[in-house]
Amino acid sequence: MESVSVMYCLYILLIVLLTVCAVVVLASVYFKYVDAEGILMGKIPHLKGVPIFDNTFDCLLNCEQLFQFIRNQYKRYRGIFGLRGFNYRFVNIFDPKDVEKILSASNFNTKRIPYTFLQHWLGTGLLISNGDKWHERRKMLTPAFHFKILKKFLININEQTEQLLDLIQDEVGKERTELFPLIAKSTLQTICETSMGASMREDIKSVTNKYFQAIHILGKCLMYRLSRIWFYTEPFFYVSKCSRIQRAALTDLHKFTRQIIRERREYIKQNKITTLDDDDDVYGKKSRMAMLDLLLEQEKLGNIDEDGIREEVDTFMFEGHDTTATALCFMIMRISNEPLVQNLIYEEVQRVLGGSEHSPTMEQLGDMKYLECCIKESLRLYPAVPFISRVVYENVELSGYMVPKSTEINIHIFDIHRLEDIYPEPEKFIPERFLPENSSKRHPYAYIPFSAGARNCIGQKFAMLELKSVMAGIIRRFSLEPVTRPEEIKFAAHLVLRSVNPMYVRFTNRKVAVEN
Ligand code: HEM
Repeated sequence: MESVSVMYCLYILLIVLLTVCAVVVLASVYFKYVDAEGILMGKIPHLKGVPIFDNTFDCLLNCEQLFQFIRNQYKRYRGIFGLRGFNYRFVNIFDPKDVEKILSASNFNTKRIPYTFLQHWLGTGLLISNGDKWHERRKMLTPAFHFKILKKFLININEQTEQLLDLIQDEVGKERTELFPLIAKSTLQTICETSMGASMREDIKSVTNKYFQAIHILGKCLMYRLSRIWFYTEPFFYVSKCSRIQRAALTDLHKFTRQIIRERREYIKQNKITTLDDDDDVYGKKSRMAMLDLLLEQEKLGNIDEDGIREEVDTFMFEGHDTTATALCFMIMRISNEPLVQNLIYEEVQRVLGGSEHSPTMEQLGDMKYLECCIKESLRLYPAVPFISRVVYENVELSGYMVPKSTEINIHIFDIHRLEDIYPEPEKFIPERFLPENSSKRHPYAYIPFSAGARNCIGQKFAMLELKSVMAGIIRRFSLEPVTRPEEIKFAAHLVLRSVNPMYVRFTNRKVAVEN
């Protein structure tokens, strides 16, 4: 009797398995040979993959391999190539003309994969939201990055630079200093003290390490999920080990942002601040018209709720510190390997600041044109956001191929910035590429570290200010000596551009170096 029921179970199992296989095969055949979009996709140059599954298993790679995989495919196909698995379609583009077509059109500015995978963390904050919500939030938040506000923020940025310089001073005499931990703490503190108006008391500082760890985990989980299409479906992902790890990391991330919001609410309550006027000085030195204040004010007007504030704080805390930290680390590493460039920056900083010990003003930073070219060149070689994506909801012609609707278009900033016909000897660090006479005729979409079009980076002026203040401060006081070499860098696909191994430099005091 028992063996009959075992047989029966096995029989059912077999039928289920066969049905699943049949569905998989039929779905694959349908999406490739029957579906109009699938047929169009087949005409775009693509990696062959395996029957039925196409490229599903080609991307089962770790973060480093995944980064290299895209570079290899780009070398093979150049202008455009596709990847597919069942009804998921990805078209990778590298031609500035194609990029312009996508980024400049309002009907193509919707985001889907992989941004939706970040929703557990960032909700549908500005980075991820689409349609009316995105429009409203962008309109609401744009004033928080007005020139007048950035001018006020420069005081905090400069203060933070001074604190960073003191920390670097402690590193002088050491064989090498690992850059990321030092720099990321500083940029996180800057975004907290400016846009969030947070005072970074000890209780907040104490959770920052957990915050960094959690972001690292989130980056790995994102890439893990992106490379496994069966995890694109939420319930399948939910039961995975990766999702459990991600949920634990999210607890730390949200704890940190909730603390920032709570602190600001208390500050406003205790100081009985009722109106948040841009020109009002009631905030005192540490808290000028923060972005968070703007959100709290909008909450009173009923334009945003508690969850909405949390998702924007999460978005800006992440975007506002990890990108700038990444940009600074790669730039410091690279400049340490470019002694001539370093000297020219030093000379310019001395010339503009006239040898004074004061922090630079907005105007003085504006006068540091060579430093600006160096930052641009560094962002060319090391774009903190190496790729972005959009989904198209109508067919669009790119590089002579009809890309079907409902396809993700991946724009590889990293490779676009290395196009040889636009940037001869692309791996060389040549800041002069960005002098007006050398760049005015360049295709505007051939250089897009902050993306372009309506959904460009809202914080780009803030970022440039911070990069300039920090780099001018460091080069003014220290000599950078090479430890990590650019050719040793192995990149990894992550939330932002990462180096697989830590990057190091050696700091020495500039004055001492000159006297010797
Ligand atoms: C070197 C530093 C930075 C780089 C390279 C950078 C780059 C980018 C890029 C490429 C995008 C487009 C993303 C996409 O389309 O998926 C973007 C968007 C964004 N960035 Fe930045 N960013 C930097 C600094 C900042 C800072 C300092 C902030 C905030 C203070 C910020 C906030 C944002 C936000 C909120 C968005 C989404 C904008 C939208 O969709 O409307 N970024 N950034």
